[in-house]
Amino acid sequence: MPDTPAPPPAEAEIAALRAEIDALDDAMHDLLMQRAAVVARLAGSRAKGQGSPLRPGREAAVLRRLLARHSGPLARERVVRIWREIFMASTAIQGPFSVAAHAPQSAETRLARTHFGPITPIRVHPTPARALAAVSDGEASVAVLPAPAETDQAESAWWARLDVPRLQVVARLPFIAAPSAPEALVVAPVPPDPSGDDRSLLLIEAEADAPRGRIAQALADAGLAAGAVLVLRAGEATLALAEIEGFLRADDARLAALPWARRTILGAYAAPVAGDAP
Ligand SMILES: C=C(O[C@@H]1C=C(C(=O)O)C=C[C@H]1O)C(=O)O
Repeated sequence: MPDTPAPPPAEAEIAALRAEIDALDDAMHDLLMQRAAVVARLAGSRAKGQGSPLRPGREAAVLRRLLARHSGPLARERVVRIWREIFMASTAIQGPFSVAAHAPQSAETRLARTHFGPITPIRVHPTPARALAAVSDGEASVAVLPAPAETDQAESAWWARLDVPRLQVVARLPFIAAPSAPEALVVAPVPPDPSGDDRSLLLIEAEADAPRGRIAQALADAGLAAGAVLVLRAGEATLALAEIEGFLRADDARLAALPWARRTILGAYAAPVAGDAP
């Protein structure tokens, strides 16, 4: 029998660790196949009804639960990346999915790509109205649009004209908080689903000269905790867009306490989660 020299210790160690990784890959693949089969059962049961299979609130709740139990060398951002792809894979099992984006800063396309994954078709439209029309016409599943900003003019303020409740804001990107980075909103032809820690967008039509301070005070007096309040002077009216803590519903008694009758909930989204400490 020819002598087969023993592999050097370093190579033996690598081979042993890779064998462990191979076994884990098999176990993970088995679980992914099992998960996909459960998703197929969910789709087959038709319990979710017609329309978009996407449930951004449920996705956020799953990610928050996993991040709360997370430990070890795998970065939180990477956990989110891996699960984003799993969510999109299970969405694809339930039906076709595509995105209509309007991306004046191109950041919106990057945010959409990061959130909805590299395989999801994303078409960029020249105006917010065209992106929203693509969703209304059933050409796209969701629209990704620039988040409302204080600098918005009447023309760029797509949120002031959103066809609610047919179209609603269902998510805010990015889900991992990135201070002072551009943000985008996701609009879908379905209502948002609560994630357990949400913020809602409330549009108020006030009188032409309504001061911002009075609007903020009225919200506080009604018991609505508002973050930023954007104000758009639009001819005879002042449009105020407030981000309200919590998942606001149309029958919320606090809304009735506001001094303005024209108020519209544009939708809601999961509060972002913290990323990895720098
Ligand atoms: C499986 C579902 O559909 C989609 C996929 C999800 C998942 O893979 O966990 C979660 C929410 C939905 O976006 C579901 O609604 O639970």
